[in-house]
Amino acid sequence: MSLVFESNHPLVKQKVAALRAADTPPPAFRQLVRTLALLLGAEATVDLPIRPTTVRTPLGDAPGLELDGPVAIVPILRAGLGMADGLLDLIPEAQVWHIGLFRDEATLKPTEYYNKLPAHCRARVAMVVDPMLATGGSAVRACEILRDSGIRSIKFLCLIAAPEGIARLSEAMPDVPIHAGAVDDRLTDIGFIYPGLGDAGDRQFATG
Ligand SMILES: O=P(O)(O)OC[C@H]1O[C@H](OP(=O)(O)OP(=O)(O)O)[C@H](O)[C@@H]1O
Ligand SMILES: O=c1cc[nH]c(=O)[nH]1
Ligand SMILES: [Mg+2]
Repeated sequence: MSLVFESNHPLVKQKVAALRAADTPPPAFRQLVRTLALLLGAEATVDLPIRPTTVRTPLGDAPGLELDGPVAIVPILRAGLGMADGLLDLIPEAQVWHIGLFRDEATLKPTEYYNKLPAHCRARVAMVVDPMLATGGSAVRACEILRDSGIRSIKFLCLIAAPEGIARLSEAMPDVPIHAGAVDDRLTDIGFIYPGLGDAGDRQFATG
């Protein structure tokens, strides 16, 4: 069974195209990242654990649903921060667990520099967010950190994925679904996604 879900939502496709454009400035880029994360988040949470509840309306009781247990949003710093904002719009009660990883430009391997997971991790589902799934090294490392902390249910959300990253994450974490806004052609010889959008962190935070 394939656990790779490339969105077919027309608004996702339209916004990914705008995100790619080299002349999209950081303020517009950040807004697109946030809205795309919300749209992908809605698609990725159709199986979120819920339980029945009753709410009191001004007229009487109505049946409803509530989340069955905590949800964690796990942004991979720093580019994942903008996606975390969009997911928080969708699930304001979620916890946010930050993991800092940067990719060494020469080796393309992830280096961990920050970890703000709670002392006792308790989440029914943890949603790892990072705009770019390139070699997959950062995504795999983030999922390993969560697994080592006892988290069983993990989802990975990205805006653009390379086939190489999908293959690596699927092999290392076969039970982690991958939700992507687009799946691109390949990696370049310096590890960038082609055609991609460039450096997602620099484009969000105007550091390019
Ligand atoms: O799949 P990979 O080959 O690991 O590459 C993807 C990683 O690279 C980028 O982060 P970067 O290292 O540029 O850090 P930044 O978010 O601080 O810019 C991106 O946001 C991912 O975290
Ligand atoms: O294309 C890429 C690959 C990794 N990280 C990015 O920000 N962009
Ligand atoms: Mg970067």
